Amino acid sequence: MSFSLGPNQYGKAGVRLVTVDGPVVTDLTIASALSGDLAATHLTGDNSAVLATDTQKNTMYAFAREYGVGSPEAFGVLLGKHFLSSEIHRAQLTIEQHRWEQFGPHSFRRSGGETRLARVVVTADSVAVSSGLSGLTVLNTTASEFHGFPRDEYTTLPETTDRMLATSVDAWWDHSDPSLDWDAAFSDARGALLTAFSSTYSYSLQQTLFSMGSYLLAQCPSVGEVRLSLPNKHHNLVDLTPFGLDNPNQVYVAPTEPFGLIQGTVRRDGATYTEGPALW
Ligand SMILES: O=c1[nH]c(=O)c2[nH]c(=O)[nH]c2[nH]1
Repeated sequence: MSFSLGPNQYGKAGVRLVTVDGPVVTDLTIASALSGDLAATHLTGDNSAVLATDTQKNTMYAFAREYGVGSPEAFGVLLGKHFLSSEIHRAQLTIEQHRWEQFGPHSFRRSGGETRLARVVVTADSVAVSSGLSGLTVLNTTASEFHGFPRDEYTTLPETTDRMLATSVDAWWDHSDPSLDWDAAFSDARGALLTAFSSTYSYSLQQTLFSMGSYLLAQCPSVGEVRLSLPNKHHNLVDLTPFGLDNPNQVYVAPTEPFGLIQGTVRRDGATYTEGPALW
C-alpha cells in the first residue's frame, strides 16, 4: 500500500488581539493558514520550511504595535505578504472584528450580543416582576488598578496601577412595584449600570460590582435587590521587548479562558420585594 499527502495548511487560530489607539479600540480574532512546500515536515519531520505558529502569532502582535491594525483587510494583506517565503506560497488570514462603541471618556461597549430579560411570577394575590440583562460587554481602557492582594508561594500576578478592565454584565433586579413603565425602567437600570461602570475608578472588579449595583438602586426606586455576575475578561499587555518594541498600553492579548468570575448581590436596606431568578 502507498499513501500520498493531499492538500494541507497550518497556522494559528483564535489569536485574540486588542489594540487601543487613543479613542479607537480594535478587537480582532485572527486565524492564519499557510500552505506551500510542506511535504517534508509531514513525511520526515524536517521542519526547515515550517514558520512556527507561535512565530505567526507573535508577528500579529508585533505588527499591531509597529504598523497599527487599521482595517482588518489591510492588516491581513500586511501579514500575508510577510508570511510568504520560498516555501510558503499561500498565506490565508481570516479576521473577525468585534465592534466596540465608545460611551465614556475611556469606556467602550461591545456592539450586539446583549439580551434583555424579564421574569414575572403571578399568583391569585401577587405579581412579582424581575428585569435583567445578559451579555452587556463593556471595557474601560484605564482608571483601573489591582494591588494589595495577599502574595503566597503561588502568586505570580504583578500588582498594577493601570490596567484594562472588561466584563460582560449579567444582571437581574427585582421590583417592589408591579406596575411601572417597564421600558423606561429598563432603560434607567441599564443606563445606571453603564454610568457606574464608566465613572467608577476601580481598585477591583468587586468594587465596581458594588458601585454598579448601588447606583442602579439609587436610580431605580422600584428595585429592592440587584444581582450581578461579572466575568473578568482579562486583557494582558503583550511583552513586545523580545521584538525590540515597547508597548505603551497599546497591544493586548485577550484570552477567553480562564477568567475570573465576580458575583454579588446589592440590596436596598428595608425594601420589600420578592427575590427573582438566581444568577448562580
Ligand atoms: O478585580 C479583580 N479582582 C480579583 O479578585 C482578581 N483576581 C485576579 O487575579 N485579578 C483580579 N482582579
